[in-house]
Amino acid sequence: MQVEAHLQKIIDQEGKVHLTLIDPASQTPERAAEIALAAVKGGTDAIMIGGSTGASGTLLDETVIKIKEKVDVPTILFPGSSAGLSRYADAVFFMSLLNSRDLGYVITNQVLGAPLVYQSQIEPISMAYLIVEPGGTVGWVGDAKLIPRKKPELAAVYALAGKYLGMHYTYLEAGSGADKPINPEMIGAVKKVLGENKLIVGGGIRDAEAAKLCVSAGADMIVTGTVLEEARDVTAKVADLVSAIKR
Ligand SMILES: CC(C)=CCC/C(C)=C/CC/C(C)=C/CC/C(C)=C/COP(=O)(O)OP(=O)(O)O
Ligand SMILES: O=P(O)(O)OC[C@@H](O)CO
Ligand SMILES: [Mg+2]
Repeated sequence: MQVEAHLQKIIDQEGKVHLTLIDPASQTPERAAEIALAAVKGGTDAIMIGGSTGASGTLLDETVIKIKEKVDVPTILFPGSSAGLSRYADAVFFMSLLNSRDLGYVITNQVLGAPLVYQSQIEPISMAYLIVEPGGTVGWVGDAKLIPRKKPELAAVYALAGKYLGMHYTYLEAGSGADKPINPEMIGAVKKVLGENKLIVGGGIRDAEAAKLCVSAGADMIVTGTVLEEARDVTAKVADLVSAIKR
């Protein structure tokens, strides 16, 4: 419970959490560690490590190791498959893509990955992963039956089912690089049924205004990946996002 408890403490004390997503396939492990350090200086709370393609093996392990050498915040795996696990990370979003048509993303990758989590010190954080239009690469790879943007009630019933199945977190995903983030109506409808369970929102969040809209609507945590990969000054960009969401 260490990482999950740590994030809960931040929510209790500061209201909201900012997560930085680093894709091991996008840069060298050394550069990934520099980005992570810059993000921590800007006030990010944890580093998520994963990608829908190519985030596995030595590249993944090296990326986790280098990041851990540079920063003290938790490292949380965000695996695209059982190959997205690394024994060097602190925790893993142990997620099921509830709206996938492919059983592989609902349960089989989790079964194949479970022994490594059992044998290592990685903390599993149970999570319902829901992909909403447009869904991006992850929607395609995960064979998701995309939740329409204008159907918040569909997202809410998926989230409720995830909660009743015992999942602690729900992640509403618009897809990496989405043209718009998840809308406030959907975030509000999902948070309403989740109650104290945690809601993560990601995909297409590019600026402080968008981040603020998401948390005001009910997101407990926001994830940014693409804007930080593209930022010239990662520390300043993260600081801007963080100041918009924390109380
Ligand atoms: C819990 C275990 C062992 C596996 C879970 C397996 C599941 C459910 C995967 C869901 C589908 C999937 C492909 C998820 C990938 C998550 C992810 C890292 C997405 C975003 O990464 P980016 O790197 O920003 O996106 P691109 O790769 O599209 O650039
Ligand atoms: O790259 P962005 O658009 O920030 O999306 C982050 C995350 O939700 C992708 O899984
Ligand atoms: Mg990527």
